[in-house]
Amino acid sequence: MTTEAQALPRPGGRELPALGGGLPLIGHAVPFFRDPVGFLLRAHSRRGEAVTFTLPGRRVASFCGPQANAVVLGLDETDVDRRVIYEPLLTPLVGRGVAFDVPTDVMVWQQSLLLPHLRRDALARCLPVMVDQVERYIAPWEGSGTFDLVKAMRDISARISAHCLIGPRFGRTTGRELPALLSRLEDSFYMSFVMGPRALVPRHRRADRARETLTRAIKEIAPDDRPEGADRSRFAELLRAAGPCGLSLDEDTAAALMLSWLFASAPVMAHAAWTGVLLLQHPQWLPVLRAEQESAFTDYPPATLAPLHRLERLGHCLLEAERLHPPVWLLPRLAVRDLCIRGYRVPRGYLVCASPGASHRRPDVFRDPEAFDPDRYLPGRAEHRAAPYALIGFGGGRHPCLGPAFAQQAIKVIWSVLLRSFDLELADPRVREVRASVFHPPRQPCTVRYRRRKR
Ligand code: HEM
Repeated sequence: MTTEAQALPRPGGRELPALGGGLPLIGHAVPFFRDPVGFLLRAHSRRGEAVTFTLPGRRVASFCGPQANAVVLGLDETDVDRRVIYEPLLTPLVGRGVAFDVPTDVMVWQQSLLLPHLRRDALARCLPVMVDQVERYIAPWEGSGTFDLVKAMRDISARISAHCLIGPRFGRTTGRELPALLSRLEDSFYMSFVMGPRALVPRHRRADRARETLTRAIKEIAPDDRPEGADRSRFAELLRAAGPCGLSLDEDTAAALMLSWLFASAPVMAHAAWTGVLLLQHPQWLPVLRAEQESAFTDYPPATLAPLHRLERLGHCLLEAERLHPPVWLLPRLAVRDLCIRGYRVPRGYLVCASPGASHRRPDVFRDPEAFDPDRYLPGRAEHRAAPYALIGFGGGRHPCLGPAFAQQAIKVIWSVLLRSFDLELADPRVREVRASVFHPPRQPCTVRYRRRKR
């Protein structure tokens, strides 16, 4: 895939097909923010793989489909800037001195400090912790009853991230309030995306308080919070780490970095929730998944990652949830020079976007794209592999997500434990998504009836 060759150094190419119908000043803001993925789908089905439209203060060049995704996600810093997009959204949430608030080499170094916690050996150590967190969460549930699926996924995924990324004491201490605090950060992120970070809205003030609470908790707890078997706490490791040109982290920056890890893992909630909704909307899959578990788990709880990797059909259901409901549904960058992408001229200053949400529903890539069909990932069909960059729920190219293995392991554990423990049924199978939100989770109430299974 010659992505650089396609983003030509000397721009040329055709005019981007324009979407008509925008209003003065606000352009297409109303239909875009009302239903962004639906808007992009309609725009691309009318105009093809490239289309331009207007949002307040910005022209957008939107691209859709595997070939276009490959080019957009392959663009480098001489072509596009991600910092101007993400920095104003993220810094107010996690604090200064981390992520897009520092030069690229420092950001890369800071990201390298997360990597040891996402490696296979670390994930294997996390496995019993993840199982334990789900088991503890469901322990008080009676023989039968109801629960809200979105709340449960928010609670469980936040606890898993807290325990596995920061430490057990932090997980135990903040477990109850963490989901609400993270959701305040998400709300503010979304509001910044729509109205800008400087808008005087209560959601930003609530997020400021949430950030202060979380940072204080990290600084109070994390320094002594030693994961089992470790010599030191992760916080202590961060303070000892040596970066480029003798850089190191002080306590405030180390706390901000840890908070950025927690926020990065926040989309696990929406992915886990949609996986559950889709499974319960298609209950014919439940016996298949339970049978797969029976043969994969010779021991329970599993002692190694191997049985989890044998849960291939559950893995296909996760891929289908990623395809139909990618929590990160837009990947925006700002063109810093005139570009030519897939033969289209993209002027400097345009927002260049790849859209997992729209790309994943292309009928030329995924057969019957609106249908939940985990069989599409079976060897022989493997629609997601027919072209690279067909499935981009975790991004790709120059800046892929660092956490797919962590996220998929957590979600496999959550749904393995729930399916093993309960018969489950959606109270109302018609579940819609929350579009006025950052990760588009299922709308609440999302009530599930449960009955404990006999083991
Ligand atoms: C279902 C869960 C997740 C989804 C859907 C997701 C999705 C994504 C996507 C699409 C990107 C690329 C953004 C872009 O290109 O502009 C990204 C970046 C990133 N993700 Fe995730 N993510 C998830 C979980 C996690 C977890 C658990 C972690 C780590 C604890 C993580 C860490 C990161 C980091 C550090 C980046 C930035 C990479 C870079 O800029 O080089 N993510 N994620």
